[in-house]
Amino acid sequence: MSVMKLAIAGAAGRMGRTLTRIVHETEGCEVAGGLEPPGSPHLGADMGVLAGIGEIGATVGEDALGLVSRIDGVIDFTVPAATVALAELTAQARIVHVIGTTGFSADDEAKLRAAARHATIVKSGNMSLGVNLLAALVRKVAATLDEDFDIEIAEMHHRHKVDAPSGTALLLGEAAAEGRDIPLEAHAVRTRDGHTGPRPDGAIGFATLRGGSVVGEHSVIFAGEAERLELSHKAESRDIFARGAVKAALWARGRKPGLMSMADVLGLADF
Ligand SMILES: NC(=O)C1=CN([C@@H]2O[C@H](COP(=O)(O)OP(=O)(O)OC[C@H]3O[C@@H](n4cnc5c(N)ncnc54)[C@H](OP(=O)(O)O)[C@@H]3O)[C@@H](O)[C@H]2O)C=CC1
Ligand SMILES: O=C(O)C1=N[C@H](C(=O)O)C[C@H](O)C1
Repeated sequence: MSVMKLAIAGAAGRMGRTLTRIVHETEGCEVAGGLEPPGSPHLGADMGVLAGIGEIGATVGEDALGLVSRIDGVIDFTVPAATVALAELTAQARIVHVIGTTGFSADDEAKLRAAARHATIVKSGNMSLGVNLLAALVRKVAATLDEDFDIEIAEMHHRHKVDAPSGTALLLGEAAAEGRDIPLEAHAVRTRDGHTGPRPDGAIGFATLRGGSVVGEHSVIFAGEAERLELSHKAESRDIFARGAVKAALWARGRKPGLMSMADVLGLADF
């Protein structure tokens, strides 16, 4: 098969720069161009220079429509509004769209599901192998322990992160809720402040920490009477997310349109 031409949306961002380097060094794919919003100071820049690997001859642009017509797929770690707009274009072009962006509203999620009728979308709040394995373990533990064990999810990220709880925390919350066979929306306690009253039975709680340069840390705590089980993942580099996203793009190539997850890519859906 020919080399997969991949564009990177959010090419000048923390993940975008990491993705340029990982795509460039991965066999079977190449960096075909990048996207940043109109007015970005990075428009026209060589993506390799931004990524710290020297010139690669692929540049950052703002013309998403023109770009999708000449690529096989796009890897997108941007902001929800940009991802939803780009999904309309990847649907029109019927190409692969790997979505790492987090912080979507319910309305955004519905639009992405609609786009997935024509685009081949792989979307996950965390593209790393470790977190997706952790989610599978959380589902099993939540199914095994009854409601006497309270579930709390704690996360810490760098000071620049703009959404909370993190996409990963929500993914882990979904896994816990699936294990308990309950809807997460009805049981999630996303913030606590003031006189909250006692913890509701069956709640899945979230705690958010932000500071410094932390790449991403998550713990799922099962707290029972006189014993506590904690399952944790610590990301030490953004490379793990970028490698997962590239794996997803290569996996999705040639597949039918639909909305898939990293668990599908990694074969963990029935774990
Ligand atoms: N699923 C996963 O495994 C992971 C997900 N993430 C998620 O990825 C997203 C990005 O994270 P991070 O790289 O740290 O954030 P950054 O802010 O560093 O990067 C986002 C980039 O997207 C750009 N952007 C904004 N709007 C558009 C647009 N319309 N078109 C093209 N580019 C646009 C921004 O430009 P500007 O700054 O000029 O607005 C910025 O360069 C977040 O939602 C984060 O939670 C992060 C790591 C792993
Ligand atoms: O914004 C980040 O940095 C990260 N975002 C993702 C999330 O919201 O969970 C994944 C990772 O933890 C890093």
